[in-house]
Amino acid sequence: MKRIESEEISHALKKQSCPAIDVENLRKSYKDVVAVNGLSLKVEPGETFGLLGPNGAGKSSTIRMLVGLTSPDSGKIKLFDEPAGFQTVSMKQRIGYVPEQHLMYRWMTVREIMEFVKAFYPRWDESLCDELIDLFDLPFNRKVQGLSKGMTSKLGLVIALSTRPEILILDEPTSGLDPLIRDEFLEGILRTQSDETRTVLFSSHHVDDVERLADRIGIMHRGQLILNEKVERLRSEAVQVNLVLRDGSLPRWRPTEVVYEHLQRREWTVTLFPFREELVDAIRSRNPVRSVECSEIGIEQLFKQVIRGNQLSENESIDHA
Ligand SMILES: Nc1ncnc2c1ncn2[C@@H]1O[C@H](COP(=O)(O)OP(=O)(O)OP(=O)(O)O)[C@@H](O)[C@H]1O
Repeated sequence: MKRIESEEISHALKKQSCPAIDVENLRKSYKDVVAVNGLSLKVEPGETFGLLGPNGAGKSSTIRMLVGLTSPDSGKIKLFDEPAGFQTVSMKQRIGYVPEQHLMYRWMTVREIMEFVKAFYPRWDESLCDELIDLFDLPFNRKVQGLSKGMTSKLGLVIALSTRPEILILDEPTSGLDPLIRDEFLEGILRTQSDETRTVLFSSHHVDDVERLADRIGIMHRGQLILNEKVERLRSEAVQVNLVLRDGSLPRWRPTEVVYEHLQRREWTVTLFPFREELVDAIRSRNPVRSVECSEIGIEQLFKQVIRGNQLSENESIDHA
């Protein structure tokens, strides 16, 4: 049986009582560009958190602050209840990071890279490493510079997973990979997730990848987290309501649950999250409505509409200013 170190016991106890990742009011600007604008976020131990957001939303900046590659202007980051940024070696050994652009010694072979990294990680899992190399069909004796983009991404994941991190952070890990390699990549993450209580935070533009892996999804826009919800709720409680208004009339009232709306002549479409039947009754009774039809929308559609809704309300507030 594996010997349990006292340090591991204290980590395990701490893990039960506090969020694995705890971010409070984080801000980061690059000169006059505000990349992260007051972001707060908690990820519970064992939870997989998917960060979605359009280009430039601030996902990579957030991740780079989480792993200590850049420092915030203000705000707090705690990993396992310890302040991040001044990470000790033992803290770094508990965190796996897969960046979008892999930085590896290109002259080393796959085998040499493994041997090199292994020396820094006492929890390195040799048999998991072999299993993943097999699963991904990675050529042990080929130099990193001779690997394709997909192979390099898979190698980055093998390294991160073999260190048996308690927190795994991935920045757009499947970007630029073909659908088959993306599937293999996700399979690699899922395979090691099922038997561990690992906390995972990853960013992506692929809504279906996020939906497949994540327990909870956060939508980022202009440096802020504008939605943070469990995947099941996003799947089941996002509803589009198509209404036809009476001739010559306009909408008069809408509930705060409207995340997006569109009006074209008499056709008024509203997206509600979270959905409740009573909201439709209220919309019907307080507006000049002729007919109503509801349909569930998927997470991809909700994501697009939440972003569009946010852009519209920002433009309106600029217009009214
Ligand atoms: N090193 C930097 N110097 C200057 N501006 C930066 C730097 N890094 C990021 N930015 C700016 O900060 C904003 C947020 O960028 P960030 O890369 O965090 O977003 P993202 O959501 O990861 O985008 P993408 O999905 O396109 O990768 C953008 O406007 C970007 O141009």
